[in-house]
Amino acid sequence: MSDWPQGYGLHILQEVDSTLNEAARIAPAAQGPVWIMAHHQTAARGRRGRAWANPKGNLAATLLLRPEGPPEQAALRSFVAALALFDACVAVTGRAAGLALKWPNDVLLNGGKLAGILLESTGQGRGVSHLAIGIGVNLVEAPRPESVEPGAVRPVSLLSETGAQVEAEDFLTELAAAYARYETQFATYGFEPIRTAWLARAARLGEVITARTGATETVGTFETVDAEGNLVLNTAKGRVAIPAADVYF
Ligand SMILES: O=C(O)CCCC[C@@H]1SC[C@@H]2NC(=O)N[C@@H]21
Repeated sequence: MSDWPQGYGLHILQEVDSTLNEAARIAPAAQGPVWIMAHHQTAARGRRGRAWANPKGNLAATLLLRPEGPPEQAALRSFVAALALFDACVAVTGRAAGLALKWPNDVLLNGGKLAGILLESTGQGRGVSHLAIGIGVNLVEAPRPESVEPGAVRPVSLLSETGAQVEAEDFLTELAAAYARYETQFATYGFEPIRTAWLARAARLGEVITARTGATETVGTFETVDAEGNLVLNTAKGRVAIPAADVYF
């Protein structure tokens, strides 16, 4: 088991509306990075305003940071967090088989969605005063397949796919340790090694996928993720770099 990373605070709550809301509440007084974990969230949210199911035993956590640099740079931490999630899954199960990262920031296991990440930030002008990285992992229970949108990846849990029974606190310790390692790499060398590591774990690279943003749908071969974190698709009309979308396989 990893040690808790130096310099990172930890708040564990029995119940909260959302660890992202809690991060916003404590942000003004926070001195350094803080992980906030809750055993139960009453109003958990996912990407694009969707609700996030949060059964007991799953991991619900948010990392609150005060990042240096412009918003685009801060947003690249979704890739840092995805890599850390991947490593934490390997640490608790002892295997990488079946794990993959789905752009922009889901973790897949055996083709199903195991974990999701939601970034929220506050700031003025070109600055980001706080960044909150909300992370949900289906450790013991996945939402019912009917509860997700048609075409979305089916949800899975770590328990159902691997038989591993992992306490949320133990998973968070591995996640926090892995995050701290990647954050140091990101701060020292920038996005390039993160991008390379992310691509090495990417789901459906080189395959035809669909990116949907509102009513706009782009179909193309998943070529790469560029230096800004955009999804790059090779389409019938040429190369397209997409900054934000839902991806369908
Ligand atoms: O839609 C997604 O894939 C992102 C899900 C993020 C869920 C986590 S659970 C902890 C944190 N608190 C929330 O309300 N949401 C995030």
